[in-house]
Amino acid sequence: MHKITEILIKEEDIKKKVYELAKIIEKDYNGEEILLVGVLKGACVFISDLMRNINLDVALDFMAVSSYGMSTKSSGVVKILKDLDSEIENKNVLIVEDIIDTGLTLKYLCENLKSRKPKSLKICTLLDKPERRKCDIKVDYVGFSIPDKFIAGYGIDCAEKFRNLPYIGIVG
Ligand SMILES: O=P(O)(O)OC[C@H]1O[C@H](OP(=O)(O)OP(=O)(O)O)[C@H](O)[C@@H]1O
Ligand SMILES: Nc1nc2[nH]cnc2c(=O)[nH]1
Repeated sequence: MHKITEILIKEEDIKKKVYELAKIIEKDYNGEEILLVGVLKGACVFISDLMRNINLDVALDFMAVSSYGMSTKSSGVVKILKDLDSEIENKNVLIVEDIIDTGLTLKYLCENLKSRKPKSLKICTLLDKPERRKCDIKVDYVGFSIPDKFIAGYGIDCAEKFRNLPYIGIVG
């Protein structure tokens, strides 16, 4: 049975960081409208908190993807399970992720969304595991860089458990 063995990032530190990220985003977009694209399911908690701290016109959409192939997570083959509801041509699209690991999911998503001709396309992630990167992607906003430990909480699951935890913990 998996358990949280240690708290990696406390609730209050997440709250502070989400507010800081929102203010940087607000400044960068300088009055322009943003379409936030959350990557389900892990980003659901982060995007809800982030959007409520961004004082700009914000629209919301979601995508769900799954990686599949020989070794599920590392093949780089991504299948769209749920596509966007809206057109993104000429919009400022900000992809909101919970965690970037190999980067393969985002590499695929970025290429896919770029082909739809948005006005701009940026990436915001709460967590980044740079040690695990398998491809080169430019991440515009990062909350926390974390070590290569398996974590869960704040929307992120371990076999669908722990998404409801208000902090991020290490799974043992
Ligand atoms: O950088 P990568 O190695 O591609 O991995 C990152 C992806 O993995 C996680 O999703 P997961 O497949 O666990 O789905 P979930 O968010 O629905 O739990 C996370 O939310 C990212 O989308
Ligand atoms: N739940 C979970 N999913 C991940 N995907 C990539 N890294 C992680 C992690 O540490 N925890």
